[in-house]
Amino acid sequence: MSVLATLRGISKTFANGTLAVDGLDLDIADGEFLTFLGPSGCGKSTALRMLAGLMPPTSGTIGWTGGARPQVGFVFQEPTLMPWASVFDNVWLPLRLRHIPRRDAARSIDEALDLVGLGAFAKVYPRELSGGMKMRVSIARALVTRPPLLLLDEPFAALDEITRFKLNDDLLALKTELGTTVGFVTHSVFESVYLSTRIAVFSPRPGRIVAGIDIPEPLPRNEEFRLSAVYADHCRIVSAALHKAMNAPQQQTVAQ
Ligand SMILES: Nc1ncnc2c1ncn2[C@@H]1O[C@H](COP(=O)(O)OP(=O)(O)OP(=O)(O)O)[C@@H](O)[C@H]1O
Repeated sequence: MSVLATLRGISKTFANGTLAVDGLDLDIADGEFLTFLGPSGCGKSTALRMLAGLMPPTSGTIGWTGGARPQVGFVFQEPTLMPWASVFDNVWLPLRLRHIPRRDAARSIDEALDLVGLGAFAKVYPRELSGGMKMRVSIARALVTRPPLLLLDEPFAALDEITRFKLNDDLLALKTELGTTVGFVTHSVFESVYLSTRIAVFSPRPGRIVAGIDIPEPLPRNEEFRLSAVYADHCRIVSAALHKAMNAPQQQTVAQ
């Protein structure tokens, strides 16, 4: 696989002195499903946001094959839909921001809604949707420009388990169909193993990558995989790496 992005020495110190991420070195391969796994507050979201270009690193470099950052679709933990706009118009937003008229955008919007199984809900308003459906709209909005890189920041954390499992499957199906490279943030070992081709395990803040674990099982995956001994084995290995990271000596977390 070719390399899509090269992160070298990426650190982030916030204005209040909090050192959130410290010296990330990472190569992201084209087409992989890479998950940042770590305890709450360890800097996973900060790392993802820097990757997306939503905030600059304090130091370090992010290099992109091809020279510039490709188009990125970003999915937040909350669906962040506009309540006054229909599902269709919510998904239109990234195209509208590029001055693409509604009529010209219609085909892309319909396709994105079909991809997430909401083709029949274009005219509905967010208040009429379940939490899982709102998240699907949010994913459709991120995909409507067909970005080669899709980044999701704990998108399913607020959903019930059945809905989360369904969305896990749908995300893997989408990823496989579109060939998108995916960056995903979670603190669930089980979710990370189910979804990922590779897991970057973070230490507690300041976030550093302390282990990179490949999950070389083919995508997409299914319930059979979730119940398999192979899945359980991977979960044990990842869980042990996370525990080791948690018990490592803490760094100084606030710059003096
Ligand atoms: N804008 C900010 N200003 C100051 N500190 C911040 C800011 N954003 C995040 N932090 C701090 O940086 C640290 C890392 O936050 P981040 O959200 O990246 O962690 P996380 O691993 O994604 O956590 P969670 O899983 O709880 O979302 C936390 O201590 C957080 O309080």
